[in-house]
Amino acid sequence: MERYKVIREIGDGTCGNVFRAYNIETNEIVAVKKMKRKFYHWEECISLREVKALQKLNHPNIVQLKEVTMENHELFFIFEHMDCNLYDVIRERSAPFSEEEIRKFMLQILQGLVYMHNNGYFHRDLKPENLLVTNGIVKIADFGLAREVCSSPPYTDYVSTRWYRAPEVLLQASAYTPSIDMWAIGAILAELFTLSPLFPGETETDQLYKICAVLGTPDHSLWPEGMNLPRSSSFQFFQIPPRNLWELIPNASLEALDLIKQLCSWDPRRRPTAEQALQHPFFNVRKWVPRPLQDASYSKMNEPRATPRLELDLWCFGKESDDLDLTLSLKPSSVSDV
Ligand SMILES: Nc1ncnc2c1ncn2[C@@H]1O[C@H](COP(=O)(O)OP(=O)(O)OP(=O)(O)O)[C@@H](O)[C@H]1O
Repeated sequence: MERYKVIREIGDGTCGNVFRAYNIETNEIVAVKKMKRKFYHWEECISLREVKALQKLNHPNIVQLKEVTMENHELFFIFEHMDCNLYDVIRERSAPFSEEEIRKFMLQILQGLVYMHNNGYFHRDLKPENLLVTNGIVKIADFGLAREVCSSPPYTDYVSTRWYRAPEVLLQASAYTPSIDMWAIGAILAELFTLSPLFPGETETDQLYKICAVLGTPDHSLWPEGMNLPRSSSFQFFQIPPRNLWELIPNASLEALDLIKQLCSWDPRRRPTAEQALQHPFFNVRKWVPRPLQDASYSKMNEPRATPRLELDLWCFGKESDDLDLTLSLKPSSVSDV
């Protein structure tokens, strides 16, 4: 570690303290994460094989792990340095992000996730603090490490940040899939619109309550397996009807609301994969360019509230060139417009 000189502390996480530092040989600025607990053997605390795999992961939207070193029973991860995290970016915003800005963030996060999931890893603790930002570039951080160093087997004990925790984790399912990351992505997408968390539970029970208060109480038709999860039997589901998402996130387009709804499905099998999410019409909305409209459609559009309600299957948009024109002409990018 004598190659690195610490500049200042930049993060204090559950597992480690993060420092901005520079490599005195190359002058490169890096982030050094010093794990809080002591380590006595590599094998005791971490699967070296997995760390090596992590070092191999190379994607523009995943923070690069450059080096792992152990010194005096202390474990250090050396990462590429990023300017700030998405939590800080959200907190410092006084005005909402535009949908275009949100789309750019989400595209990058999902591209990183596709790569990660295709390589057999899933994050399990996606949250704005773990999405690092430099000049509009977003990178997923802290991936995979938490499981190795924070918990001991069985890994189902692992506790991710409550607000972004999928219901199957809250209900103590015995195994998780990458769809827990997709739930978190849905919650983060909603938060990018409103600048406040969608499910800000104060306890685990309150977390489930907050989810029910938005999605409505799940039942067998919505999530058959969920009814049999260990905690479900002892857990009194709150009987609450679903809210209209557009009331909660009024500045989101229909496409965005549809994507959030799909990502935050009670049933993990109904959530789109990262790859499928990237195919969602939310990412296909072209820049809205006003264009001269033909007489008939023009006069119709000028009638008060005469615009067709776009309660169509959003997946159909873009398939036909006419659909696309309709989308562009009507600019269905804000529910309040419809
Ligand atoms: N590569 C980096 N560049 C700049 N800042 C970083 C970097 N990695 C981490 N940080 C900062 O340090 C904070 C904590 O880092 P990290 O999430 O890796 O620690 P942690 O102990 O795993 O935290 P937790 O488990 O509580 O999420 C991040 O939210 C971020 O602000």
